[in-house]
Amino acid sequence: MIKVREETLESTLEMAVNSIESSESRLVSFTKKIDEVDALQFFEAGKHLKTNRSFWSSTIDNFTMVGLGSAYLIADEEVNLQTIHKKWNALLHNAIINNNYQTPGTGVTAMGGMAFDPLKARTPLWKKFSKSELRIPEFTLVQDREQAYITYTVMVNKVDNPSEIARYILEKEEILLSHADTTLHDIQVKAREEIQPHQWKNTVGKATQYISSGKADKIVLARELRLKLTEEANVTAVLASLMESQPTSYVFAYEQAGDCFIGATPERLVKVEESQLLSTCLAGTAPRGLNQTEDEKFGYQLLHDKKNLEEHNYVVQMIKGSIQSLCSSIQIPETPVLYKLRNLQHLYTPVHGILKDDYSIFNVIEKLHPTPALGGEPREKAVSFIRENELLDRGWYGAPIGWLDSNQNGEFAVAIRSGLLQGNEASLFAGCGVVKDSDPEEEYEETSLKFLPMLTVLGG
Ligand SMILES: C=C(O[C@H]1C=CC=C(C(=O)O)[C@@H]1O)C(=O)O
Ligand SMILES: [Mg+2]
Repeated sequence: MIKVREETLESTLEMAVNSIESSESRLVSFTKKIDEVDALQFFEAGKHLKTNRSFWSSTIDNFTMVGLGSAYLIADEEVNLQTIHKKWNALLHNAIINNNYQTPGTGVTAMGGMAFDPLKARTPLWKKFSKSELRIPEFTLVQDREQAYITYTVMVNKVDNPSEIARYILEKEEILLSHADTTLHDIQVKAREEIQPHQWKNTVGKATQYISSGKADKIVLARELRLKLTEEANVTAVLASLMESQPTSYVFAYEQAGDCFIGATPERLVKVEESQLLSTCLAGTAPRGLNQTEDEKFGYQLLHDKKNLEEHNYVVQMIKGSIQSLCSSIQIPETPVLYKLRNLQHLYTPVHGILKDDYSIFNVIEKLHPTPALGGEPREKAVSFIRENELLDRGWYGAPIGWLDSNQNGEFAVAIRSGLLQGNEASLFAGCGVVKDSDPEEEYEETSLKFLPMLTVLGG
């Protein structure tokens, strides 16, 4: 990676083009600080570029990232994180980076996600999504509390004209930073179809038998709710509603040729900021009460419920065991606390570690995905059970989604409480941890609650 300190975008591009010797191409990025902007407006204005957009917001940290277009794609029909990691490193090795800031999300940045299980056959539902993808946007906006930055990234080669490229970028920037008209549609759900509810409960029964016979300890099973909407949902409006209704979640969107995977997940998989590593154990669920007394009662019961504590503990033990070799120290509290969302509450245990020098966020994702909050325990047994018995193509649901940058920062969440928007239709996904004491009816109710965050913002 070549770090440069050129004054302007054009001089950076000029330097880059001049540095190219043969037929190779090089990634060039230029970061500048800008006045605070509304990230959702920027996302909406991105429609003018007629390319794929991506959105990430860690509402709790007041950190938002918007990616528009694609300067480079690392897409794979496998989810081999080592290969992706190598490609990312190779790309950065040759990149020319002009970035005077330390803020996470500046410099070369990628946003992406992957399929929950690359071995599960893909159905037409997810046909627009590859098994894994890291997209290096042409325009990346980062809003970190009150500070805003924009990074342009382009691939250049020897014959490119730096001033032409600079002109193109600055013209586009003007459009992106000018006020966009968001037409707020009042969409409604016209029809909904729960996909095979009866069979799903049978599969839960089958999983509990499998567990009782000692073949596994926990298996997470998910199901789908298919919606017809009165009109096509405006992604910006859906994001705005999610940010308002789920302020303690990660709000994300990833567009792919007209389809959009979108959600508000409370579950962090991993955050790396320099050598600091954070992860989250989130499993075990109860509804919110209608008033404070009832809410506290449900919370108290959840904290003392054997079945939910068991669901939770598998996640804690697995995360602890998985990151041990990657960290020089790990801190995990002994007992979970409650994590409250608008429609439900969870058992929550935070994980803090110091990542050893030789490891990056890729190594952590590789170790952690899928945790027993989405797969089960033991992992291989649970994932094969899901592959063979679940009535759903999970696609990117339940898998890591997030971003990383050229300064070893990044964050990935587990893509739950999510849905796939397809024109005026949508599929929502929700799952639950099945253990030996699981009751199919209760698990069914639990998944119904987990549809609510997405269902509500779609007018259902
Ligand atoms: C699989 C989902 O939730 C997981 C995360 C938190 C609590 C869970 C539970 O209590 O079953 C699930 O493991 C989902 O929301 O689709
Ligand atoms: Mg549960």
